[in-house]
Amino acid sequence: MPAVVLVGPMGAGKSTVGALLASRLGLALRDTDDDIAAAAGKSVQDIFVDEGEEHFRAVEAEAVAAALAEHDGVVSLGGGAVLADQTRILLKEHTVVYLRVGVADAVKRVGLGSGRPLLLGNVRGRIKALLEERAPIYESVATLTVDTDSRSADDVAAEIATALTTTEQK
Ligand SMILES: Nc1ncnc2c1ncn2[C@@H]1O[C@H](COP(=O)(O)OP(=O)(O)OP(=O)(O)O)[C@@H](O)[C@H]1O
Ligand SMILES: O=C(O)C1=C[C@@H](O)[C@@H](O)[C@H](O)C1
Ligand SMILES: [Mg+2]
Repeated sequence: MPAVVLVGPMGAGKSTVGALLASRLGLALRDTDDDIAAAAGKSVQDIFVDEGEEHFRAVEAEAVAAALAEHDGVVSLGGGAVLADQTRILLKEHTVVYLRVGVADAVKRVGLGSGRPLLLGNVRGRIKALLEERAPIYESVATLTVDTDSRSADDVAAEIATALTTTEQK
């Protein structure tokens, strides 16, 4: 079972904090976006363009199930992984950290010229809508919420590492 699963929107820092946290804990990181891209032989962005979001979500649900079943380290999920019923049910058995981020920091981090498929056209507006729509879903699956605004990724990783080693986990 993973030591911890990171969830949150694009720009929350799941991949970046995940790598720093894994290194602090002496564990490996598994990032489901990377698993999906490696299996498909193309980027997540290209999968969205070529096969569409519905196909991506189906592949993502299976990639998440595999990572949760197989990986003993840190697992970073894609920003929309929690939209799948199956994933939310599986997450009930896990230690799940929600990396919270506000609109301003998320926009700065993903960049206004973001190539992320769901942000095309209007990065700030799309991020604001996604954060509002999804915040209750992230909160519902999280066992711990960590605010990342105006903090370095390493500071966030340190807080999570301390929380994991000082509280009883699932
Ligand atoms: N706490 C932070 N402070 C400043 N920059 C950060 C922080 N966390 C991440 N970043 C930067 O923000 C960008 C996005 O981070 P990252 O790719 O880790 O986000 P993500 O949550 O994995 O997003 P996605 O859902 O798109 O995979 C990266 O350039 C990263 O270096
Ligand atoms: O928030 C989202 O829906 C996404 C986040 C990324 O991690 C990728 O999984 C993809 O760009 C979709
Ligand atoms: Mg990521």
